[in-house]
Amino acid sequence: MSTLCVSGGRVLLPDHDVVRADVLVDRDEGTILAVDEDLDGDETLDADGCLVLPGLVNAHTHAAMTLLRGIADDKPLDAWLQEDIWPVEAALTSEDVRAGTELAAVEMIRSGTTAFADMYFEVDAVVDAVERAGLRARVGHGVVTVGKDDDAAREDASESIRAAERFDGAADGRVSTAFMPHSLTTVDPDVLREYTAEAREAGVPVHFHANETTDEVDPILDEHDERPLAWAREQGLLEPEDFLAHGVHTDASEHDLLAETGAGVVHCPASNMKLASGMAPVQDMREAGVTVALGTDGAASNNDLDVFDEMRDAAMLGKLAADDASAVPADAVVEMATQGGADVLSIDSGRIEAGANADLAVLDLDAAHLTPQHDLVSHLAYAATGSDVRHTVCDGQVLMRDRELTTLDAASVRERASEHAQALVDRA
Ligand SMILES: N[C@@H](CCSC[C@H]1O[C@@H](n2cnc3c(=O)[nH]cnc32)[C@H](O)[C@@H]1O)C(=O)O
Ligand SMILES: [Zn+2]
Repeated sequence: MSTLCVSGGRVLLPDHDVVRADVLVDRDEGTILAVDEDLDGDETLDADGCLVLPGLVNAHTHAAMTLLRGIADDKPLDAWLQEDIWPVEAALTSEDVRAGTELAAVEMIRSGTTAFADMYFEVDAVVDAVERAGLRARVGHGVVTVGKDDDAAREDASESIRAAERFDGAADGRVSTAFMPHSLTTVDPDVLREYTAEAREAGVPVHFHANETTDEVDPILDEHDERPLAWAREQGLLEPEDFLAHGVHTDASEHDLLAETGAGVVHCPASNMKLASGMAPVQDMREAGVTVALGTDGAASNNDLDVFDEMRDAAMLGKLAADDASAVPADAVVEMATQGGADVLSIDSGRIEAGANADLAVLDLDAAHLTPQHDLVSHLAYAATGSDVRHTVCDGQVLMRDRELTTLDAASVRERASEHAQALVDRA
């Protein structure tokens, strides 16, 4: 067995106590062996003056949209997608997706994110990028049937099932998959129902956008006279491992349904604010027992992939939404970015404990904005930023050591992404 010892730091435990301890990792198995004082490993990662926390989980993104960062801002969802984003995405090639996903991987590793959920296309290129980067991901092909005839709609949905079957377990098990219908209003209901049944047969969960704007809720209310998530349940969605992005416009009956079924919600506060989609009732969801995770959504509606920003945004927006400064406290957003995200992705990460996946971020506390240190959970939620991360470990492998990436060449990834982004805009 070959071991790695993250030594000399303070460690964020699952109950959010912070203790001085070393973390010993089995590099072959990619798991945590022990959390204790005075441990030794074959290799050491210095965490002196640092906080060791679980690698953060970005539970909803479209990674390759890094190429579209800054292309169209300051518009509502519908117009933004239809006028700006979808026309450019129609010109995306597999090589673009590879370049954009690698750029996303650099950004995520640098900001301490070790696992993410990705809904996009050219899934083979996404999986290649995840494999090379050393990250963990649940990936899938997003299905949109708006404007397509029945054959093309079914082909798109079949592609999503095929990709989910083909790549589940790839990259030594770091990649898992899902069937990914884009949303309840952008996929034809028959296609949604039939291919969700196929996903069940294939044994993969379903990930989709839901209740993001009132424009998505109202048509379902009008047509079916029921809430979108009740309707979704009737179509076969909301099994325990399923997870939806947003859930901004949800009511108490939908929170109960989510809690009952065990399906998760990925809250994307920055995207919701930027597109003025609304304020998700996160405090109500948590009180109802819903599993809530955090996501950045794509870089074009955020405009970065830093989950530290998302924690702060979630805490701030949660208070505004509840009109209560005690709502969505620091502790809650840290939980959402770690254990909540791991639960939603159905991975055994998000906690520093023997037996769990060795997915870690080591945060350098030697900074003016992290001084003094009364409460490190407060700092994670409100004061820290992705660039404070010094080392990143995923599956027992060091992906960043002293702010130097080990798996990807950050400079050439950035250069390639810039070239692909420019060529894409010229073409589209
Ligand atoms: N096969 C589909 C691709 C769908 S991928 C998922 C889609 O979600 C889009 N997207 C990004 N952010 C959001 C959001 O906040 N809400 C809804 N869709 C989004 C993204 O641009 C991408 O087109 C097609 O041929 O168009
Ligand atoms: Zn999205």
